Amino acid sequence: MTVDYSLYLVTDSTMIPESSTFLRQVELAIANGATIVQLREKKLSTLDFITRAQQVHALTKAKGIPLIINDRVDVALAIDAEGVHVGQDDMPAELVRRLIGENKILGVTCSVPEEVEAVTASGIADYVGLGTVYATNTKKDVTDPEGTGPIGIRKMLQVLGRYNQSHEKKINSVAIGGINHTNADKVMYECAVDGERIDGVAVVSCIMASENAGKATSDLLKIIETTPNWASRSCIQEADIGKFVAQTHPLVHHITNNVVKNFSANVTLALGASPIMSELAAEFHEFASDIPMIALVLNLGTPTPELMSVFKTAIQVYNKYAKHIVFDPVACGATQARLQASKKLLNSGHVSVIKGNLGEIQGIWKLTSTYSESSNSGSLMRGVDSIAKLTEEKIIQIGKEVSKDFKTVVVITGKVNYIIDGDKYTKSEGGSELMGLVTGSGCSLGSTIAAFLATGADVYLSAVDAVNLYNEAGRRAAGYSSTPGSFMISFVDELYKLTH
Ligand SMILES: Cc1ncc(COP(=O)(O)OP(=O)(O)O)c(N)n1
Ligand SMILES: Cc1nc(C(=O)O)sc1CCOP(=O)(O)O
Repeated sequence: MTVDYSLYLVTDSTMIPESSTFLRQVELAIANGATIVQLREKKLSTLDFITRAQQVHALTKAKGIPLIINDRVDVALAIDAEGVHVGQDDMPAELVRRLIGENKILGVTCSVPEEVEAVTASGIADYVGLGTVYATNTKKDVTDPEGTGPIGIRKMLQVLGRYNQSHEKKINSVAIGGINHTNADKVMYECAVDGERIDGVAVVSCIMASENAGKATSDLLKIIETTPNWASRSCIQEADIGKFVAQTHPLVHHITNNVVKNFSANVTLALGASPIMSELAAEFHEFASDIPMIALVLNLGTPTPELMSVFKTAIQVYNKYAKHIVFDPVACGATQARLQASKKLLNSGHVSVIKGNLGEIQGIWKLTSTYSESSNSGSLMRGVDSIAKLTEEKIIQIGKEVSKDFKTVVVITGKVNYIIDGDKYTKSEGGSELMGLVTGSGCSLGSTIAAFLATGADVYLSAVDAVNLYNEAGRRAAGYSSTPGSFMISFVDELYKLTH
């Protein structure tokens, strides 16, 4: 039997709205596009479970889609269901397979790569349920209550991909946990690695608890077939993006650290763009929805728990309106707390550019699905400064892995700058040693990239042109200012002259 896993309904009889019934919700979901159904009952007696399973089976059979029974092999056998789903604490998958036979569908829950390793080692499952993607109220006893996010799902997909690439019979996968109409497109897009992607999403509350389960299902089906708006935008073609910035005055919204606010605002103004320094989440919707030319700089320089929530809101709002975000994971290679903060932010949405020094990008690299402890070495940061020493080949490989995993352009700053987009990259040399003596000169490169992105130009071209412009301004300023204070002023002047 060929199974379509794209919209997997997992039932729950405890959340049915008063206006409907359990069977009506399931019937509406099936009529409107659910491609596979799992009956998941935690409190019913065996007799009631069997009766309910027979009723649901009549509905799924009429539509020609499979019915999977959660946990209860006896119920599945009793009603001749098409399959069984088990978790890590349930009957072992090998035993289930022995009982249900070769022709039934067997699904297993996996929350970490090691569990996927075990499933692939035996090769007896037809699919895996990968979760928990995001926090959910539907199931409390999950491995990671905050959600493993697309980052965690991708690590599991690497293991699955290795198996599927070397076996004729594929093990399918669905993501589960906190998936709904606001994030299903993103889950489908982001839960993918080279050669392997999830086959669908499994959902409970967004259909079972809906006042209109039919519409909830058909809408969700459309959403999972859609590419997120931030991944599929058209680009303007500009020969000189810097000049275009000065002509069109885009806005650059900064949520940045206190040390660099003033300098970043001055750099933005020198380019001909307008800075906004706002941490007031209530106004982010107005910025992102009403202003056509705007981009966001997210700088992790001085993070606090309150600021983390502001960052998250900003990412979600800017993603909603498909506006670009430049993420600067300041010192994320230095402490676990900063790396975990970066992980949370990158799990909560998409950023167009990740900009950092080598130590910071090496920190983010640790979050990728291709990273292994053995491929890394040494300490990465001293304070906010990178002390990583790697060959150019290794630096580019790290950048490419980060770029591919997060589907983002990566800018690695240093004596030589690398701008990396998947397999392509550009090196940008120049600048001046004096830039290292001006606080905020690294952070304000983020402002410059954001100003270029806000014009609507291509992300990679914007990043390359912004870095080149920045370096050229540094080189020119150093030509006539040899001490940090005067260099800083000359540098801002040169940015102005190059764009106006
Ligand atoms: C498709 C899918 N994936 C994961 C689960 C969770 O199963 P399990 O870990 O057995 O937890 P319970 O569902 O029994 O609470 C699932 N049911 N379906
Ligand atoms: C049944 C289940 N299993 C999970 C896991 O992580 O294994 S999360 C979950 C509940 C998913 O419900 P909702 O779509 O309402 O968030």
